[in-house]
Amino acid sequence: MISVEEARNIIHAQAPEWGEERVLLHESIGRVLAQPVVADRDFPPFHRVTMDGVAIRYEDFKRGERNFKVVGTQYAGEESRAVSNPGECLEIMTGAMLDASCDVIVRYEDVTFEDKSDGKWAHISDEEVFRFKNVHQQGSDQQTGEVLVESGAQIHTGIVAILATVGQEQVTVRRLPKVAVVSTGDELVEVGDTPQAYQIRKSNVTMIVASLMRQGIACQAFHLNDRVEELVRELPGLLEAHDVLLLSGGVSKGKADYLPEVLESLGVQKEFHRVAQRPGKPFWFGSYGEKAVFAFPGNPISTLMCFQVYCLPWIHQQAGVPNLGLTAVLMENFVFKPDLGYFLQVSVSHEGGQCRATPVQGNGSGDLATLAKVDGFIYLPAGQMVYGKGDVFPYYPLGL
Ligand SMILES: Nc1nc2c(c(=O)[nH]1)N[C@H]1C(S)=C(S)[C@@H](COP(=O)(O)OP(=O)(O)OC[C@H]3O[C@@H](n4cnc5c(N)ncnc54)[C@H](O)[C@@H]3O)O[C@H]1N2
Ligand code: MOO
Ligand SMILES: [Mg+2]
Repeated sequence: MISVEEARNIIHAQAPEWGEERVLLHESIGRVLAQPVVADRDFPPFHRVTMDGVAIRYEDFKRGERNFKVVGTQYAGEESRAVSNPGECLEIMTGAMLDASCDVIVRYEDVTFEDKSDGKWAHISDEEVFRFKNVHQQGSDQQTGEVLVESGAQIHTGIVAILATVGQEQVTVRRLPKVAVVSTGDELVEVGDTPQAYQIRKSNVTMIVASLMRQGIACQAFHLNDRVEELVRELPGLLEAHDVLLLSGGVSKGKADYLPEVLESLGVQKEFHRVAQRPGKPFWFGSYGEKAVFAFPGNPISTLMCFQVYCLPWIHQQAGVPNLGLTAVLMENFVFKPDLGYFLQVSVSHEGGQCRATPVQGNGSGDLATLAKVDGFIYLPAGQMVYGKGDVFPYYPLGL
């Protein structure tokens, strides 16, 4: 049996090339850029007015001029208007393009207007005037051709704004895998069905599909009964059509636990079977060329833990998504005697800049009702019996 760390290393050594794809900008958050984002224009693209007020020439102000004749008004979205003579000004709005004939904006707060027989005049009371005051100068942030976002960055809300500004309605991102999520077991019925006394509804595949869909990972649920012929008949097609196969159930020691044998007979290379951990000891993992096969132990908490702890971080790493490396502080002493890595179900609170984890007592890996109180798992490594209050452990939140 291998350790948790060895299992993780073996999984992460599987490094398929999933390529790239184009996605709509609106659907790009969380995806990883497979292209740099380049400025198609200067940022800002023109001398952008930053305060509503009047546009004057610094030269006039320096000469001692404080009264300016208003020769027009310019709004954002209009072509720039010039002042032609010394001592003239324009009323101008935030976001407007400043003409080369002006170089200072005086805020309305620092201007008083007077209507005279020869027109409207502006008196300026701002004494701290300098060239390009209240002007966001063209190209002062970035210039045309500069790389604004490097390839490999994960797209967040702010990067969407940058992509929109440079006119990318679609964006090239790292492709995510196409995943088949397969429940196995004769006792399972659909979520919408009424089970017989000896049946249960399919919770495992449902939670996995929901989690993958939330992350924009294309997936489809399938079901196979505990029959060798059915497994042998259906699995090759599923392997061909997908990048990753996630199976739940059928990997332990029971008389209907055929998966390890069948997968090997189909040419899937067993990378490991059984990990020194609780829950999820019977976890099986294999490879088929570039494809990965995760066969999770069927108990709901085991499937959930193995999916969250091993599978999702691996998909993220392959897709270039940074690993958050979260940790949590254990809030009470916890005793676990077997020499196994333990994934402890916890509830967490965030206080004083810390993520604080309190153990949640459940009835083992079949007790999924307890998940209502659980926020995630913390990983207590093998090789000790008492895990101390105040110690910090890796934390795997649910729901990502
Ligand atoms: N003699 C031994 N028996 C068992 C061992 C062992 O080491 N020796 N390991 C136990 C552990 S630990 C686990 S975990 C389970 C793993 O079982 P399998 O992977 O073979 O899964 P199944 O036998 O098919 O089912 C187990 C359990 O999980 C329920 N299940 C399965 N799929 C789903 C699903 N999609 N949704 C909801 N629930 C599901 C299934 O009904 C069973 O109750 O083996 C122990 N036995
Ligand atoms: O190891 Mo099993 O996965 O506890 O139920
Ligand atoms: Mg079994």
